[in-house]
Amino acid sequence: MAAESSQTMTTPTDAELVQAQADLWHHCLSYLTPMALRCAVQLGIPTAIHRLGGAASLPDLVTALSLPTSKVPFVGRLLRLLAATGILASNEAGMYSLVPLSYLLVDGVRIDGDASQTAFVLTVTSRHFMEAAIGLADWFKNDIPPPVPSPFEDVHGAALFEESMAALDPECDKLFNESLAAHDHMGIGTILRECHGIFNGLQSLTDCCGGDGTTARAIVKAYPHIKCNVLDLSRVIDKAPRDGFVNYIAGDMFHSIPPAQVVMLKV
Ligand SMILES: C[S@@+](CC[C@H](N)C(=O)[O-])C[C@H]1O[C@@H](n2cnc3c(N)ncnc32)[C@H](O)[C@@H]1O
Repeated sequence: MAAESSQTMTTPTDAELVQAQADLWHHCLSYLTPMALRCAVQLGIPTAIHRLGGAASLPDLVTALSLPTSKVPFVGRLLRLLAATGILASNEAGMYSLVPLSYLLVDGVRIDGDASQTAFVLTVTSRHFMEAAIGLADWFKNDIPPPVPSPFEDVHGAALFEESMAALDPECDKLFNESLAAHDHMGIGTILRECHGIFNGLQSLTDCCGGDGTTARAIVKAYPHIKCNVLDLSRVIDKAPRDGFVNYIAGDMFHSIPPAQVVMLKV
């Protein structure tokens, strides 16, 4: 049987082998793209380009970022990788400029609230996330009785956005929460501008897992007649700003969801 199945395997051609090796390299080394993005955020490259008027040369950036001149060639390679992967744009004159993606990484720029997504980049490329990913094979092999911990919990003994994470590493917990807020606060402005028809005729809405209520408050500000509930876990609701726009309810959606004409689940 084994012999039969091995006969059905065709040996790759030379062209396929060359392509396979290129593809393998691509897959193995593609982690360098998020690492370069993380490096760009940590160095403040998008913010520096923005402050230099939206476009900058390699020497401009090295000066603006106060990097040692010995690193100029390496900064050049970093910028070329960022441009090749669409994180920056570049032209033949050697100028690097922002694209919408890198605009989201400029400090202090606000679009509909919290635009900067730097916390998100630093979170998902953090040591904690990387270690969870590297431990994936061990996680699959470990036969742990339910409830099965996530790979993150398995490696760190702490869960994202829970007190265990704050106890393990308060600084990272703060960053992870900033990242969640940055993610949550983006998008509703666009939805209200581009898809306003979906709210027509609506009288009541429950934003299920509504976080700190930013999304629901934006809806109520645009449509003041809509009665809005925001359901989230008590540890989130307890910290939510109270301004009278929406009705906050602490609870677990798997137990009950406050009734309304429409239930929204935005992740
Ligand atoms: C990615 S955030 C989305 C927040 C919000 N919907 C938004 O887009 O702005 C996910 C939210 O789900 C909440 N959550 C997770 N499990 C929940 C549950 N069982 N019941 C209610 N909320 C929950 C979390 O506390 C968190 O605030």
